[in-house]
Amino acid sequence: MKLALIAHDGKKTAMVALAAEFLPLLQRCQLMATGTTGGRLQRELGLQVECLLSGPLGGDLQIGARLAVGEVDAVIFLRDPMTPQPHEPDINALVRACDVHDVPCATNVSGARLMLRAWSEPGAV
Ligand SMILES: O=C(CO)COP(=O)(O)O
Repeated sequence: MKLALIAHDGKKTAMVALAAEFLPLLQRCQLMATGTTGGRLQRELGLQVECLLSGPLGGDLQIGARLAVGEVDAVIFLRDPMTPQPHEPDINALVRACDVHDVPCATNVSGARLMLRAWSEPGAV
């Protein structure tokens, strides 16, 4: 399972907590993340994560490009709906790419939990 993990600053602690909750599953996945999110997951949970560029510097677009060629199976993107982002067009492009290519994309913790629980079933990943 190739999983992309992305969180805006206001959601990074929630992302780390979510990843801790599903640690055994995530340890079996091939993980990629935008730079700062990935750094926290590596440092705080010891996960192996391929860190791409930070979101505002093009990380969302890198994940979108990989997704478009079949290199991403699912995305967890914890967006902060209360804070304007300078790279809003990149964020929209990534979510659009998920819809274009029918790649599952959870944009909040509850949706992400449903996704990760389904993949925690024996034989799912
Ligand atoms: O801005 C982001 C996603 O749009 C996240 O990027 P970072 O993980 O580098 O903070």
